[in-house]
Amino acid sequence: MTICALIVAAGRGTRAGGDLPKQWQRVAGRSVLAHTIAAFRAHPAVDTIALVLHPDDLDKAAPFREAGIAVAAGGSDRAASVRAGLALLPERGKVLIHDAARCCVPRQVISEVIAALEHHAAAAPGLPVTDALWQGSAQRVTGTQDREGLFAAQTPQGFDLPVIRAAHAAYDGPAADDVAVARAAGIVVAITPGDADNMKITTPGDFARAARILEGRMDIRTGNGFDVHAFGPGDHVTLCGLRIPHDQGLVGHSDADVGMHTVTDAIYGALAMGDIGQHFPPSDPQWKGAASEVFLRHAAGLAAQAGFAITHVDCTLICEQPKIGPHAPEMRRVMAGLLGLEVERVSVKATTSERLGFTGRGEGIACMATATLVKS
Ligand SMILES: Nc1ccn([C@@H]2O[C@H](COP(=O)(O)OP(=O)(O)OP(=O)(O)O)[C@@H](O)[C@H]2O)c(=O)n1
Ligand SMILES: C[C@](O)(CO)[C@H](O)COP(=O)(O)O
Repeated sequence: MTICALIVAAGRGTRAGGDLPKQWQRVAGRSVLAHTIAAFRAHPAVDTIALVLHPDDLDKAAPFREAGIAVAAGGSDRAASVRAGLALLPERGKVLIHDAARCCVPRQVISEVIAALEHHAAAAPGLPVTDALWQGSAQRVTGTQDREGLFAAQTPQGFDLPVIRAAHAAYDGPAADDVAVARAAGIVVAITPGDADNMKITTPGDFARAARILEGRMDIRTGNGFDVHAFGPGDHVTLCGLRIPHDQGLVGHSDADVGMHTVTDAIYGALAMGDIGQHFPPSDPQWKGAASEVFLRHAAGLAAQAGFAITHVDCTLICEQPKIGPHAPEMRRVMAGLLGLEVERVSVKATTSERLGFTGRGEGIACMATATLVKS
């Protein structure tokens, strides 16, 4: 069964305030939206992610698209945004429709919805109301409300894709959520366990609460990598994915991209999952001449499978020649694209070794790198 996550992020967050709509504000080191996407990327059962952005935010869509996330422009209310997102998804399968603003969604909440979809066409998390409920007006209690059978509605709300598409097609006007749309079409919706941590950032005080939840769960890892390749005959070197004309080449089993190998090893290091030689043995002929992006993608894939988001990479090339500075911006862009990161999170810099040692004598290029991975 194909499971798609549809994240709606096209609201303006007027109640939350701030200089930017709430999904773009930073909490615990990343944007609210980045946390939300990471939660679904890290879930092993989720196959694809689609995202709905406000039309004014489409200039921010490129890094998501480069990371394989389809992006649509949202509508004037949540239901319209959901409809725009549904149009991106395959005809069949299941969809988990989720608010970008629920950036602390626990893995278990997602898993329970997915499990319920094996037996139901629609399922959504609800948190039983435990506080007493009042009616009030002008700061006075004017009545009480029985809490029996009341739930606070959460997302992700899960559906059979054809079922929710038909329900939205038949629905007119705004809706609080997709459960309301489904119920209007007569669909029975199962309630799965919600979680108090699955709060929606709605008002300014919610940012601090989300930060406390996310920081309390965070597993932050750093890994380092180091690699050396010797110069040999050739007319170019490949560094951090760029082919750079040079009067020598680099010797190696693959394309000898010492920069990308080092970043790859830094990611494996942060995961404590061995090194590049273990995953891609030089004795294996299939990697002869391989483009090193294969290795970097593999390491990034392992990080995602283990529930980690790569949040930063810093790579230092050590050589006298070629000069790296003019190429560094493009190297950053290439590696950021492969890792699904904003370019601001990828650093490529260089140093000489003051003509000392093997790099100083121009016998080869060395590289060191650090990668930071975060699981929240
Ligand atoms: N036209 C809209 C309105 C809302 N949403 C999304 O629906 C989710 C839940 O909505 P809400 O918390 O109400 O967000 P906003 O509409 O942004 O907030 P506000 O009502 O305070 O402006 C959010 O992730 C929001 O981005 C959307 O995609 N398109
Ligand atoms: C979908 C939802 O998150 C369920 O709780 C909610 O209805 C959307 O936000 P709003 O605050 O009701 O606009």
